[in-house]
Amino acid sequence: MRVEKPLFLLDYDGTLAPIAPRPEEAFPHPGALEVLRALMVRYPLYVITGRRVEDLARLLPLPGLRVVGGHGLEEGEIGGESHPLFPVDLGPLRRVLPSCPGVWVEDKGFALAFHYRGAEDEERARACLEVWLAAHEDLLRGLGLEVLPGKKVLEVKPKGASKGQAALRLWARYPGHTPIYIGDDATDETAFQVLKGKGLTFKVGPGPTLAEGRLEDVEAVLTYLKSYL
Ligand SMILES: O=P(O)(O)OC[C@H]1O[C@H](O[C@H]2O[C@H](CO)[C@@H](O)[C@H](O)[C@H]2O)[C@H](O)[C@@H](O)[C@@H]1O
Repeated sequence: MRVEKPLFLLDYDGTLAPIAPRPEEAFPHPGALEVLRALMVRYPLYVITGRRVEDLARLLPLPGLRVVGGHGLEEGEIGGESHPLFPVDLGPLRRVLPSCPGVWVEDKGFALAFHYRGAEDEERARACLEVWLAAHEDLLRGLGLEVLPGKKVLEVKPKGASKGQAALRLWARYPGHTPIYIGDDATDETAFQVLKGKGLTFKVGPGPTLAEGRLEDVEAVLTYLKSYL
C-alpha cells in the first residue's frame, strides 16, 4: 500500500539494519544507504531511533539525514548538530550501577541501556537487572526516570519522551502528508498506537503489535521503500 504524500518515519535497528550481537556491529542493509539517499531528497524522512544521533552517524553516513535519537530525547542531523530535548541528571544512577554477569551498559548521556544479549545465561542476566531496578525504584522515580524494555535490553530514560510523541511532533511539521512509520521493536509501539488509523504503520518481523501492517524483515522494508522511487 502506498500513499501520495508520504512522511517517512523509520526505526533503525531491526528495520534498516539486521539485529547484530553488538550495537556497533549493526550495519545497515547493503541497499539501505542508496534507498535512503534517494528517498530523502524526494520526501520528508526521519530516522527515529533509540540510539544517539552521533552514534547513528557512524553507521548511516548520510549528511543531512534527519534523526530523532534516544527514543525522542534528542533531535539532529547527520553531519550537523543535535539538541537534547529533555534535561536529565543520571549521576546518582551511575554511582549504583548493577553488577550482573553478562550485562554491559551503554551510556548515552541522557539514558542508560543495560544490554544482556550474549550473556551466558540471558534470562538470569535480565532477572538480575530486574532485581536491581526494583531495588532502585525510588531513586528512578525521584530522578523522573522510567524503564523501557527493548530487544535484549532494558533502558533507563527520562519519562515523557517516546517515539510516539516524536512521531506526532514531526507529523505536525508536514501538513497534508501521511506518516509512514516502520519499526520492529516494543519501543516502536507508542508510534504505532498514536498513528493508528491516521497513517500507515508497519511492524517488521513477528510478534504482537499495534501496527496495522507487517513487513517480514529488513529486506522487505527496503523493497517497500523502493516502491516510492
Ligand atoms: O530504536 P532502534 O533504532 O531500534 O534502536 C534500539 C536500540 O538499538 C541498539 O540495541 C539493539 O540493537 C543491537 C544491534 O542489533 C543489539 O545488539 C541489541 O541487543 C539491541 O537491543 C542500541 O544499542 C540501543 O541504544 C537502541 O536503543
